[in-house]
Amino acid sequence: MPTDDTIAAIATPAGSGGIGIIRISGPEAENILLRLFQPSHPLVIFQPRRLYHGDLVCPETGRALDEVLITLMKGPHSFSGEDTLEIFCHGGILILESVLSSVLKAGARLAEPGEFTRRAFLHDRIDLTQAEAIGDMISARTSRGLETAVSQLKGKLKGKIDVLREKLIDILARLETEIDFSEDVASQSSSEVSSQLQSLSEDLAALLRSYEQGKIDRHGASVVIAGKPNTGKSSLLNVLLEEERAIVTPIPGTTRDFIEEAVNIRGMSIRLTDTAGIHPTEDIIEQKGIQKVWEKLADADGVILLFDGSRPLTDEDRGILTRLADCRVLPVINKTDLDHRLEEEEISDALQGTTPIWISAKFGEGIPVLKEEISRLVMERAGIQDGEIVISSLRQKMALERTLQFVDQTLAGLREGLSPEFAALDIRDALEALGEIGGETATEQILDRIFTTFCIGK
Ligand SMILES: Nc1nc2c(c(=O)[nH]1)N(C=O)[C@@H](CNc1ccc(C(=O)N[C@@H](CCC(=O)O)C(=O)O)cc1)CN2
Ligand SMILES: Nc1nc2c(ncn2[C@@H]2O[C@H](COP(=O)(O)OP(=O)(O)OP(=O)(O)O)[C@@H](O)[C@H]2O)c(=O)[nH]1
Ligand SMILES: [Mg+2]
Repeated sequence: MPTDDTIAAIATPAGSGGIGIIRISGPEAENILLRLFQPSHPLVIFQPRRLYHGDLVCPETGRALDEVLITLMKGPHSFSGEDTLEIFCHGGILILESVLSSVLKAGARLAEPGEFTRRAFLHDRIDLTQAEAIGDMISARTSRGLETAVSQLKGKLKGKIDVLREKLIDILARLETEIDFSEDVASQSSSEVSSQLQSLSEDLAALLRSYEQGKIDRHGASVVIAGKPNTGKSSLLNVLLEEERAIVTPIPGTTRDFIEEAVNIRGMSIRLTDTAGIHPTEDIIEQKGIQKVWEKLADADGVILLFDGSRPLTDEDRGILTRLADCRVLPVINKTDLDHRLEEEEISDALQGTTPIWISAKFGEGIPVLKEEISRLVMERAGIQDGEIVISSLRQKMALERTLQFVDQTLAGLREGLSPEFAALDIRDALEALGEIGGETATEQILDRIFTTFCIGK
């Protein structure tokens, strides 16, 4: 993909809108403007970053394609860092396509997905964490996901990585001076290097742990509703979704398959799954279904374990409780509108550190408290603290893991008397791995992988 030519694309979504934007970036941007735009007032020059009104004219026919506003931004003072022309058209797909087609004839080529942002990266306007943040902002579906992406675009993660890099460079400098020093100066400094490395290793590990949160912010968390038959699992799903999604009947065994829907709880996207009631059965089909429920429970970020409060605890309930003792379980007792016949102590004893919440799925009682607890369960699972810096892509995570690996390897080596020359080599590897996150040491392949997930025009 050449980087010194001029690219163009429709920057607004396909479909009708009030305004549609054509974006053009590269050295030909100004010439394209001169060829296609007829200002409504005669002009000597176009001043950068001002809006001009006029017609966009097809040079072959002399016909006006649209009445538009345009602005020209001169590099490096533009998003891409290059000369950029933006044409604000009426937002109809035929209008935009005809204007784009004239722009392409006038000297631009169609941009690849993400190519404007890629150029912003290549011109050092943004680093890779910020480029990824732009993609995440556009695809965000929850307020938390959006918040994380915005703070990443503002350079929060970049700043954190820069601090880590400074520390590595400092360590490298110490190791390199040691190479030239006598044994005893070196051994004293070596123990300092070790403690610096130790603290760096902890910083890296803490940042790595934030991946779980980043993942939940972007993709949401999975919460499974489980319990024996007829406790009101499907009723609970419906009340949380605020729609009659699952079939509810008084007959135990109504739900046979998973019913999965996403719901927004406190700015987090939660995928809720209603499941078949767990119970001992001879029926092969049911057995298979229940087996699948157990598998689903093992993968979930959280489990709502539902009991029927109008009946005493049964052996079935106890069996499920024992088997889920080690999962992230929120015990919930349903049908609080009926007479209470269930001893909740037995549940809190089995699930240490939990207190069951009483609700009525049928009448909506206790649902706000339950929502609060669901979000707490999921946030705890991810170790989420508000406002913390998080990593947000698998790519960042893998690069950090390799950095950590080199740091730990150096630490272990130094303990066994590794010479500073070799330790310095490991640290250089760590720096290289860390540099991939911001993109200083990223390959074409990595860039391709990131930018091809973007839309055209971004
Ligand atoms: N019309 C339009 N809206 C847009 C964008 C765009 O490119 N065009 N953006 C693109 O995605 C986003 C905004 N991001 C931008 C980032 C930097 C610059 C820019 O021109 N920066 C210059 C000048 C800054 C200044 O005024 O001081 C610079 O940093 O030198 C423009 C947009 C969202 N809205
Ligand atoms: N009184 C009362 N009845 C409820 C409540 N929640 C559910 N029910 C009733 O309990 C029965 C079973 O409800 P479901 O939601 O189908 O229960 P389930 O756990 O999905 O059942 P299976 O799919 O068979 O495992 C229905 O008759 C519901 O109307 C509640 O809060 N109070
Ligand atoms: Mg059901």
